[in-house]
Amino acid sequence: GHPSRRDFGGPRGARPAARRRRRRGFAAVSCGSSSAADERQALFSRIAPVYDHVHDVLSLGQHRTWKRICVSWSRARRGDRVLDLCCGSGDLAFLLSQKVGLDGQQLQTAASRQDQRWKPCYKNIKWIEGDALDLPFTDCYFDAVTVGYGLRNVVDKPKAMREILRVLKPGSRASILDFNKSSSLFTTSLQSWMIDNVVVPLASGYGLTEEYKYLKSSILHYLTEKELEELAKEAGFSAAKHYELGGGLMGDLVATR
Ligand SMILES: C/C(=C\Cc1cc(O)c2ccccc2c1O)CCC[C@H](C)CCC[C@H](C)CCCC(C)C
Ligand SMILES: C[S@@+](CC[C@H](N)C(=O)[O-])C[C@H]1O[C@@H](n2cnc3c(N)ncnc32)[C@H](O)[C@@H]1O
Repeated sequence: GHPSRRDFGGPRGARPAARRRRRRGFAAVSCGSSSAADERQALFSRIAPVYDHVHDVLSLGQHRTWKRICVSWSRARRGDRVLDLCCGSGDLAFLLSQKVGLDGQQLQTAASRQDQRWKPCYKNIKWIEGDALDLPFTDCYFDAVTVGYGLRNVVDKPKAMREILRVLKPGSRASILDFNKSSSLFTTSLQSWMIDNVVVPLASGYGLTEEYKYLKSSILHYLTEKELEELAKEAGFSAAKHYELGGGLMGDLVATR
């Protein structure tokens, strides 16, 4: 369930300007709450035990590079208050906490990983079970938001984008990493071949065939580069640009409020 808004920045509504100075704090949100979202959440709960290992094997560790780029392009800086939305096991949250430092502020998995990590800055992460479509934060609350492979998995992308916009301070950025729905026939064929002949067979070894067949369909139904930029502008972002990564297999949408 959602913590009350009062827990995170008081009653919903624009923060008094005087209090909009660079604040400290850090949050990572995952989960979701609707029947479709519940099904998706159950899917990720089933994957959670092998999630990080599968990614290191399948992407030859490259997913860590793509996540570092996503966090870098969010322009999160020391002392910022930042949000990693759809945090899962917390990869981007941990990277963000290194950016914002000790002064900066998947759930069970992420929290236990937090305990296993030694860097003091990690203690500033709050793991919050909430819905990306109804964020428990007031307006203009964060200096940066990252979404790592989350937008493709939420059930209402326009609503998620409007929520991200709402909680961002004016002039701040969202950096949204995901698979790239490429216009290049070669890239889409390579991506599809990899998923059919590497990803799904390997996942089947973990008894996760259906879960990874969902992965393929989620990419097929995802938005193209131009559609993502339009989605951001329609949500109210003043600027939006999508950049391809990993030879076009992945991409990062950088949107400024
Ligand atoms: C974290 C990544 C993708 C998000 C994601 C991962 C999953 O395991 C899912 C399972 C079920 C449903 C959804 C998801 C999901 O959204 C990216 C890294 C993991 C990828 C599975 C690796 C993909 C590899 C590339 C297709 C090919 C890489 C070629 C080269 C070695 C770089
Ligand atoms: C593919 S995982 C990505 C995890 C992590 N960001 C990463 O980069 O590895 C997608 C995550 O989005 C979460 N998610 C899906 N819909 C959500 C929603 N409406 N609200 C919050 N989290 C959601 C899932 O629970 C899952 O943890």
